[in-house]
Amino acid sequence: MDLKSNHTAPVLTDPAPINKSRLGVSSMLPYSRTAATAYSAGLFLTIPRKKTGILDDVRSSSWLDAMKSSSPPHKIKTKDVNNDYALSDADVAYNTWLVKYPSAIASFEQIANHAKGKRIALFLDYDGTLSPIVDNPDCAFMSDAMRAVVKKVAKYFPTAIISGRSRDKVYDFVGLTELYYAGSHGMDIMGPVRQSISGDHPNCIRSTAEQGKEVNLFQPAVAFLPMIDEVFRSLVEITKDIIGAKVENNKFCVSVHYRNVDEKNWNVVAQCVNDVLKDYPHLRLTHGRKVLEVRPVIDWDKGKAVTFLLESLGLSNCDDVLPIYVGDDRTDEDAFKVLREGNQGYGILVSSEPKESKAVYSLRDPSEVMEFLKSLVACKNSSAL
Ligand SMILES: O=P(O)(O)OC[C@H]1O[C@H](O[C@H]2O[C@H](CO)[C@@H](O)[C@H](O)[C@H]2O)[C@H](O)[C@@H](O)[C@@H]1O
Repeated sequence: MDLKSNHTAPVLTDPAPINKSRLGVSSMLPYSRTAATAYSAGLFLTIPRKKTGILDDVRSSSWLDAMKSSSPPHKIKTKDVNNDYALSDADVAYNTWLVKYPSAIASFEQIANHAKGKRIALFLDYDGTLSPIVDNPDCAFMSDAMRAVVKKVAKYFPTAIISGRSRDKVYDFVGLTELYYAGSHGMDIMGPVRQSISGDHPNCIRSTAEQGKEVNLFQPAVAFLPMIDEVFRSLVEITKDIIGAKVENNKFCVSVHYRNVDEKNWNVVAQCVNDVLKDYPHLRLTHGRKVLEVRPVIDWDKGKAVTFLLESLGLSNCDDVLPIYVGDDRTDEDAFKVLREGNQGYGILVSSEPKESKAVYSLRDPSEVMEFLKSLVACKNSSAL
C-alpha cells in the first residue's frame, strides 16, 4: 500500500475538534469538499482534503493563538490589604466552572454511591495526570507516592494507562507490571488476552510481555510505521536550528514540542511542521499542551482504545461496570465522549483552568488525582465499594 500516493492536498487535520472556540490548530484549517480515504488494518477514515497548504494559516494569528492557549497560565495571587489573599479573577472563574464540572474529591461520596455493587475499570492518562507538566518531556517522572497509589488501585480495579507517549516510554515511567498500557494515543495497546478480540481485529496478535505474561498486542496503525519514522527524521532535521524545539518519536505519532521555544519563534515551528507534512496526506496534526502532534489518519483514538480495553477485559456491555477515565489533554476528550455517550462511567478532567469538556467531574492537578485514587483505595479497603 502506498500511503503517499494519489494526492493533491498537503496537510490533514483533526476531524473532530473538541472546541473550536479554543482555537485548536485543527479548527483553523480550511478544506475543500474533496475527501481522501486512508486505510490501515481495516480502519477506514474519510478525511477532508485540503486545497492549499497551511502556510497562510501559519502566518495568520489563529495558529499562534492556538499555540499560546495550549497550556494553563501561571496563577498570580494578589495580596489584599484586608484579606490575606483576595480571590483573583482566575479563581472566581475556576470556582464558577466547578459548578459545571464538580470536583471528583468533593463529589467522592456521590461517585462511591454510584459505584456500589459495580466493578470499576480505571483508565489513566500519564502526562499532566500522573506526572506534573515539566519543561523537559524526558524528565516527566511520576513520584514514588503516586506510583504506590496506582499500584494499590490496580490491585482492586483493572487499570490501564492511555498515553500519547510510546508504550515503551510510558511503561518506563510508570514501571508497574500489573497495569495495561496503551501508547501512541491508543494506537499501541498491550491488553489482556481474549480470543474474540483477536478474531475481530486483524492487527491484534498474541504476544508475550517482558514479564512473561501472555498479552494481546493491538497496533492498528502498523502500516504507518515507516512513514512516521521518516517524518520524525525530517522534523528533527528541519527544526534543528530552532532553540528549544524538541521532536519526540512516539512510535505511531510524533510530538513537536515548542514549550521551550521563544514565543516569537512559534510561527517558525508551525511553518516547519507544515513544510514537512505537506507531502504526507495520510498524516494529520493535532494540538496538545505546547506540542504539535503528528499522527496517522486512522479512525482510532483514546476513546476507541477504552472501548477496546473494556472488551478485552470482558467488561463491555455490562450494567455492573463503571469505567472511570482521568485525563488532562485534548486527546482524552475522545475517551470522555465515549463514556458520556455510552452513558457509562465518568470522565474526570484534570485542569487548573476552566475548559469545555465532555468530562463529568474535574480535578485540579496530579496531586488531586493522587488524593482521588487514595480515596478509591480507602473506600475499597473499608468494603464500602
Ligand atoms: O497522553 P499523555 O500521556 O498526556 O501525553 C501527551 C503528551 O505528553 C507529553 O508532553 C506534555 O508533557 C511534557 C512533560 O511534562 C511537557 O514538557 C510537554 O510540553 C507536554 O505537551 C509528551 O512529551 C508527548 O509526547 C505526549 O504526546
